Amino acid sequence: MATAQLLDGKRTAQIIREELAKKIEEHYERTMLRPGLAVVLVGDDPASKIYVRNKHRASTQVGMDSRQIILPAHSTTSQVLETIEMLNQDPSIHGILLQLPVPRHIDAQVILRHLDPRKDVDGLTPTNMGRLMAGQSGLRPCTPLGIIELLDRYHVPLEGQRVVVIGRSQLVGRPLALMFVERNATVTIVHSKTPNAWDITREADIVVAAVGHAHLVQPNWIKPGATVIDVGINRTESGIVGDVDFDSVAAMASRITPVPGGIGPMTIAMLLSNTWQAFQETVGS
Ligand SMILES: NC(=O)C1=CN([C@@H]2O[C@H](COP(=O)(O)OP(=O)(O)OC[C@H]3O[C@@H](n4cnc5c(N)ncnc54)[C@H](OP(=O)(O)O)[C@@H]3O)[C@@H](O)[C@H]2O)C=CC1
Ligand SMILES: Nc1nc(=O)c2c([nH]1)NC[C@@H]1CN(c3ccc(C(=O)N[C@@H](CCC(=O)O)C(=O)O)cc3)C=[N+]21
Repeated sequence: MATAQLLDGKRTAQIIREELAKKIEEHYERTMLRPGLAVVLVGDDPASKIYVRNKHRASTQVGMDSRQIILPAHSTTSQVLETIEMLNQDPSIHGILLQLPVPRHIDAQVILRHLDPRKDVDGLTPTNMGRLMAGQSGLRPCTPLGIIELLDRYHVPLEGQRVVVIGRSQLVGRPLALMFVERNATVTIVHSKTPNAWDITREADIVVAAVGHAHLVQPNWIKPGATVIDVGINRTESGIVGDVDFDSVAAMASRITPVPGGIGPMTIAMLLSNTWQAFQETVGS
């Protein structure tokens, strides 16, 4: 049976990182300035610790100054706010990322409201979400940006295409749907209250799964020849898998992203790219 083309996020992310490293080095030689990224983690969730470490390593590799700030799980919202205020004021920091989720007693929305939108490299402050909603330029959330960037680098057309996004989270599904609309796609969002979601996804030229359920998306969810983007990160006994039943869906699709090696590495590449953008907008090019 025919099998889909692999959209290689790991390799594409590597290319983007090399492009960024060159620009950062060239800028540094002229100005002696480097972009600075601060990643704030509250608590000691093991998966989050790994993500934060990966982000730290990736930013250092491209020549950024990277700072990891790990606050104890029992920190209060106002203690986290103090850290954010300090980073807002710090001229050597151009990007601030609050690793989500935060412990339940902390209000992430309050913290995001206080984050300087110019340093909001995750695109999650009300200001940047509002700009996206209004069709204005601004810092965009990393995972949706990584998805669009990967599709662009593989020359997958978006204009006039039918896109179905599975999931409506603030981090992925909602901003992604708006970004597809911005690119003139026709977009539908399905979620946990959608009956028979497969009847809807089956109409799509591009299906994006951002749910967090291993093997949710089966071949009967997919139109033959569709492009399938798998955002899910699910830990199973056989390692990390996405939301898409990869082998069976790859036989139906024309293009598909793997997990690992798909949208995860693209997300990190876009975090770096957003930090570079935020840096250029403050210090100039
Ligand atoms: N690769 C990467 O870089 C990233 C990966 N992720 C991964 O992507 C996945 C999604 O993340 P995130 O958006 O933050 O998750 P959330 O849990 O915030 O959102 C999940 C969404 O899926 C919907 N949903 C749940 N069950 C179904 C179902 N059976 N059919 C259709 N929709 C359903 C939920 O609906 P409802 O709103 O009704 O509850 C919700 O909108 C996770 O596995 C996460 O680990 C996340 C961020 C980055
Ligand atoms: N404020 C905020 N912004 C985020 O962007 C954010 C977040 N919080 N919270 C958690 C999710 C998850 N996320 C991932 C990033 C990279 C990989 C990644 O690189 N994954 C590798 C595998 C990594 C491994 O092996 O563990 C891959 O898919 O190839 C995965 C998941 C960003 N998130």
